[in-house]
Amino acid sequence: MIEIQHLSKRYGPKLAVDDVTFTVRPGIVTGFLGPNGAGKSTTMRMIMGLDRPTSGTVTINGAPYTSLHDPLRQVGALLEAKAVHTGRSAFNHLLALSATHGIPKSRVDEVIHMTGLESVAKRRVGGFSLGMGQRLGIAVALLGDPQTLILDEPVNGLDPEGVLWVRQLTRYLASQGRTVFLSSHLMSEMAQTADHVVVLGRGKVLADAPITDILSGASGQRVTVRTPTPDLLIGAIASPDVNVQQSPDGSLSVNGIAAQQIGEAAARAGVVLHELTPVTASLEQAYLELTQDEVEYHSEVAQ
Ligand SMILES: Nc1ncnc2c1ncn2[C@@H]1O[C@H](COP(=O)(O)OP(=O)(O)OP(=O)(O)O)[C@@H](O)[C@H]1O
Repeated sequence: MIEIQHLSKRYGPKLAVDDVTFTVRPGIVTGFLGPNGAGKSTTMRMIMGLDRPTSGTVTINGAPYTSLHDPLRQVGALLEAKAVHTGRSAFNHLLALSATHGIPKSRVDEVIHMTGLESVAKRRVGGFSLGMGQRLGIAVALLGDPQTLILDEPVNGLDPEGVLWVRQLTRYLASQGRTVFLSSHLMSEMAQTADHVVVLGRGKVLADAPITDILSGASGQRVTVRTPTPDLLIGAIASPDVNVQQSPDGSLSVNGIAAQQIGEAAARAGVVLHELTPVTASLEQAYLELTQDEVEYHSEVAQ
């Protein structure tokens, strides 16, 4: 369990993390989402005791990282791709880490196997691709068989097979009751991985909810309706809370009333319906709605 309370971090005039409070629970995958510059990495570095908070507290299983006994066995983290830039082989890098932390050599073989690095384990880490570097970073995070995993943009640089592998691995680790916290700036990546998401924008928590709640909260309630007599239907459902827009293809997009009530109103008015579909926002859309005012750098849109 990671508990973050009123956490802030200021870099000169820049408030990178602004009074952030949330809890990362065990047994589920928690996604940490936000546009570039939102403050995700800064928050993760503070969790790992690598940056000192300006104010607030962070604990892992009840204690700050720096006072954890045997931290590698309690928390595994991947914080920066290719942080390891060495002439050592992946195997020797893992072996050196295990030796200094009292971890048996057999665990090195295990994590090499888990991360699919067998064929390159004897190669110099300095020559690794971004994807191989990510796999090695994840191998390091897993080395101590930790209860808590913190992965900053773990699928960065991975091919589709690698992305799927991270998804399966993180879900498996969570199913074992571990605390799994991973960041991304892409909602689509989280859609099939995370159970719960914390969304950050300009250092502030914009949402902290199960992924299904984020979806249903987006765009209000919208229903697509097709009928040969749109005017009759609009009359039947008219109310100050209901907004209806007609698309060029003739379908109606209705906000502010549930599909069931539309169907009932149509039946009462004798209106024939050809389609009645509640529209769920895509995760990407939900995420954009949440963060649209909070991105640090907007792209220029060509007119
Ligand atoms: N060491 C630092 N000194 C000054 N400003 C910093 C420092 N580290 C981060 N920042 C600033 O703090 C803000 C948050 O950065 P952070 O890297 O935590 O965001 P992020 O959500 O991880 O984004 P990204 O996905 O781009 O890494 C940014 O505006 C960044 O420029």
